[in-house]
Amino acid sequence: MRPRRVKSAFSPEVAVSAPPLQNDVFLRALARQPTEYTPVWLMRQAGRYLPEYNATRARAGSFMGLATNPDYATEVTLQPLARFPLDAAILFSDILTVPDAMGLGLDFAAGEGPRFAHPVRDEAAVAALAVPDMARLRYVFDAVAQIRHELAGRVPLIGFSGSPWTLACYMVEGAGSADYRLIKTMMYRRPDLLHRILAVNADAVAQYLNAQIRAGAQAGMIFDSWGGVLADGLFQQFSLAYTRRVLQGLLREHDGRPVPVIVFTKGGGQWLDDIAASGCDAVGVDWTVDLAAARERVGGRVALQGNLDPMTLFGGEACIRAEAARTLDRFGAGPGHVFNLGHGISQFTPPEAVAVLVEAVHDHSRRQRRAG
Ligand SMILES: Cc1c2[nH]c(c1CCC(=O)O)Cc1[nH]c(c(CCC(=O)O)c1C)Cc1[nH]c(c(CCC(=O)O)c1C)Cc1[nH]c(c(C)c1CCC(=O)O)C2
Repeated sequence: MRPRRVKSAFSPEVAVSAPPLQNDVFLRALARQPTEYTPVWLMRQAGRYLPEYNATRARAGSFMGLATNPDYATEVTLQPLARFPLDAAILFSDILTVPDAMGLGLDFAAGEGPRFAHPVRDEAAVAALAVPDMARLRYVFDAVAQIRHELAGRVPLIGFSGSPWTLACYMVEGAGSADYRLIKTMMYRRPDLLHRILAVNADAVAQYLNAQIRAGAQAGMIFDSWGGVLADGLFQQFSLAYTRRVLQGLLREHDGRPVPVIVFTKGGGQWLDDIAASGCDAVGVDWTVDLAAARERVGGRVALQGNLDPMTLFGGEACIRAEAARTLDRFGAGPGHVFNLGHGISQFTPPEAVAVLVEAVHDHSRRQRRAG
């Protein structure tokens, strides 16, 4: 094996001579090529349901202490892979690192969720907003390079970002929101201001994902967690148009290999065709979507990722096995399915339930191939 060089993650001439992938089932499924079984990974697979995550987080002192230290971020990224035979790793970080780098002052108060010290709510704050210098996010790119190194080709590494709209929700609201009153007020009263925020976000997200790709991310995912709160018509204008702008700015190949991109819009089931036509390689869907109908609608254009209700993991072993099989059967045996939850795993999930799920997905999907 050749020695590996890691240089500045955002210098264009970075060369990562990593060992070959031992498990490329996830990447083949995204390319809609046949696979021996259906690959599985879980949104938020590294997180508080794992006692070892909580132990590392306690050592780091805080969530941002974890995320900004590449050694801790690497350790936490690899934790779920040590327990379960998952088919992909996802960078441990958060979507809110980008607005933090814009100077909004991110804070994760214990047990309270994220909060920004300087939300973007008026004309002056919007005018001051700019794409951050990617050097401020260097800790993320360093973590990507280190994770790739320590994965040593076991499974592919997914990089990610929030969508321009979902980031804007946090930037305007200043925290999570139950009704999105502030950002929707801006949307209806001063759409020009919101369009400027979204344009800056789109360019920032494209640069951020490209730097992750150059540092070694082998696939990308855009989390549009709050696209589903928009009215039909406005979703296309204020969320999807800017996700498309990100996709247009992305490196779709790196080191001679394609870099597939997944777009996940929670609550976006009714806009599946629009999302599939956005230029992404795969569409993530939540549990309200029937995968058979979804597959019919997107045809062979994109792969699908999803979509077990995360709360199924509280239903006990027989329920988990039955629901996993039902999800796989709804998609069918054909290529182009990546198994996942329909949203992030709950922090209260028993880790044993995840072991059952991963085994059930692998086992049932192998049987499907044999039967089909
Ligand atoms: C909306 C959103 C956020 N962050 C993210 C989204 C989009 C996905 C989604 O819809 O769930 C994305 C995210 N956040 C995190 C990851 C890590 C990678 C993974 O394992 O999937 C990813 C992909 C770690 C995290 N990000 C956060 C945690 C928990 C923080 C802790 O350890 O205290 C983790 C593991 C904190 C976070 N970060 C965010 C919130 C609302 C919170 C607090 C709520 C919560 O605790 O679940 C913003």
